[in-house]
Parts: sequence; C-alpha cells; structure tokens
Amino acid sequence: MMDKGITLADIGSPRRTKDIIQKHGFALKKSLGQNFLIDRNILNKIVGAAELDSGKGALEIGPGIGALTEQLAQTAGKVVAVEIDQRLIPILEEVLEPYDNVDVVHSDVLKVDLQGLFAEHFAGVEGVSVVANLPYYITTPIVMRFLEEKLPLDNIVIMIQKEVAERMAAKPGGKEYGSLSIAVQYYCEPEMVTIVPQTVFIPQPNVDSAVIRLRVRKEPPVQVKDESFFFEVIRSSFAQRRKTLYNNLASRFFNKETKPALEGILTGCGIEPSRRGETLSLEEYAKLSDALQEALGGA
Ligand SMILES: C[S@@+](CC[C@H](N)C(=O)[O-])C[C@H]1O[C@@H](n2cnc3c(N)ncnc32)[C@H](O)[C@@H]1O
Repeated sequence: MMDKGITLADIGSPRRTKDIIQKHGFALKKSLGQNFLIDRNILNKIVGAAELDSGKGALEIGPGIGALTEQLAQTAGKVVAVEIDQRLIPILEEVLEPYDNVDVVHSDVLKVDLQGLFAEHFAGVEGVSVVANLPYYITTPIVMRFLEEKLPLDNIVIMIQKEVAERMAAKPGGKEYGSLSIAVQYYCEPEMVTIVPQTVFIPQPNVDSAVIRLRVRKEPPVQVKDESFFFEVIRSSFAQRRKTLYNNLASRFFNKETKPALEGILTGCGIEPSRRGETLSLEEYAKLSDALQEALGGA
C-alpha cells in the first residue's frame, strides 16, 4: 500500500516520524507527555499483547501522530483514538487517511463520556481493549477511570513508567505493593510484557518505561459488601506507610471510646494488629472491610 509515495505501516519509523513533525512544524509539548514511539519492535509487542483480531476493537488514548494507531488499524476491526491536542487532529486525519476503520476523537480522556463513546463507536464489536502509550503524568487517573467505570474491556495494554508498572503488578510484602496494586488486581490480572529503553522515543523521557497487560476480570476475585468502603479501608491502611495497620485504621475510623474494639476486629479476621498495610492480601482486605463495616454499623 502506498500513501503519497510513502510505504504504509511506518509512521513509527524514526525517519517518517521526523518527516511528519517537520512537515507540520509540530512542536512537541512536554506538559502533555508527548514522547512518540519510533520502534517497530515495541509497537508490535504492544499490539501483540492486546490479542486483537478483525472482530475486535481497540481504544487508543493519545495517538500522537499515529504510530501505534496505524498498527492497531491493521490488526483490529475498529480503532477509536482519543487525542487531547487539537494540533494533532489534522495530522492524524492525513496520515491515517488510508484506513477506514479508525475514528479520531478530539477530547480529554479524563472528561470524555466513555459509556457514550463505547455505544457510539464500538456497537457490534466483539470485545474492546484499551491500547496506549500513555501520557505518564496522568497514568493512574486514566487507568482507575477505565476500571471504576466497569467498561466491557478484554485487556488494557499500556506503556507506562516502569516503577508504576511494578507497583501495579506487585505482590504483598514488598515496598512496591500499595493501594494501586490492590485496586488494579481487584479488577485485573496484571502481567509485565516488556521493559522499554528510553531510546525508543522522540524525545527520550527521563524515566524507564514498561509495557504491562491488565487482563480485565469478569468478576473480582473477592466479594465485598461495599466496594467503595473496601477501597476506603485500603487507602486508609496505607495512609502512613510507617504506621501499623492498627494505627492507620484507628486514626481514620475510630475515636478514643470506640478504639478498643479495633484489636478484636483485626484478630477476628486472623490479622495481627501490628502488621503493616503492605503485608495484607486482597482476601484479607476483603474480610477486614466487611468486618469493619459491620462493627461500625454500616452493614
Ligand atoms: C506518550 S504520547 C504517545 C503518542 C503515540 N501514541 C505514540 O506512541 O507515539 C501521549 C499522547 O497522549 C496525548 N494526551 C495527553 N493527555 C491526554 C488526555 N488527557 N487525553 C487524551 N490524550 C492525551 C498527548 O497529546 C500525546 O499525543
């Protein structure tokens, strides 16, 4: 396939990326996390991890100049790319012109009506995955928005800062394990796909990156009576990492008079009060959240 004399499937090559940027006089904005991918091997790994086929859809966040979008368009049945930067819209329309299965939406992914977007663009599609080289400054709010809205997703395959990927995949006991690990693992099964060197971007970021696949669960692995209280308990348990679980929970949920009950609640769940939040498993948090809620009169 040819596009004005240029071979397709190469937006992500260093040469073509530079040509597109130069032709449009585009100045990359650091504040929007604009580090564009210029490595075919990494692009292939991202797309491969999303397990797409011609019946499936891909939602890309932040297409930039379309390097990943083009690979997705060649693999998925339908691609929707949400880009915040108005200056990139005409560029995307031009470079993606040969593909009739791509819709570019000019919007902020944190504000766009995701349910409406799914209904409008993915009707009749068998399964949708989020696939993105994310703007790192808002990785966590983006991922949490997709998970909390309970969109019908198969996978979330994202390039993110390596440390954040490690936190998402962390198991109890280590220093990376925290409220992000638990929230992500409640909704998904995380799996590291690959570590990515800084040299595959223009311009190069100051941090190391990783691609992670979050396979979205059909059902959470634990049942809780009240999801929002469960997450509140988790956040409170990590409020001050040096404090014990007992002290963190006491400052959030108890006063002087009610505090003596906490020890019994914890031991009743088989949890030593002197443990720290980072040692508890998802199952233990589920048990603790239900017991605390009952004791506090919320059940
Ligand atoms: C790391 S770049 C990735 C560009 C391209 N996908 C690639 O891999 O080369 C992040 C992209 O996200 C866009 N972006 C930043 N904040 C956004 C937001 N809130 N909503 C949608 N797009 C956003 C940026 O303008 C940029 O195009």
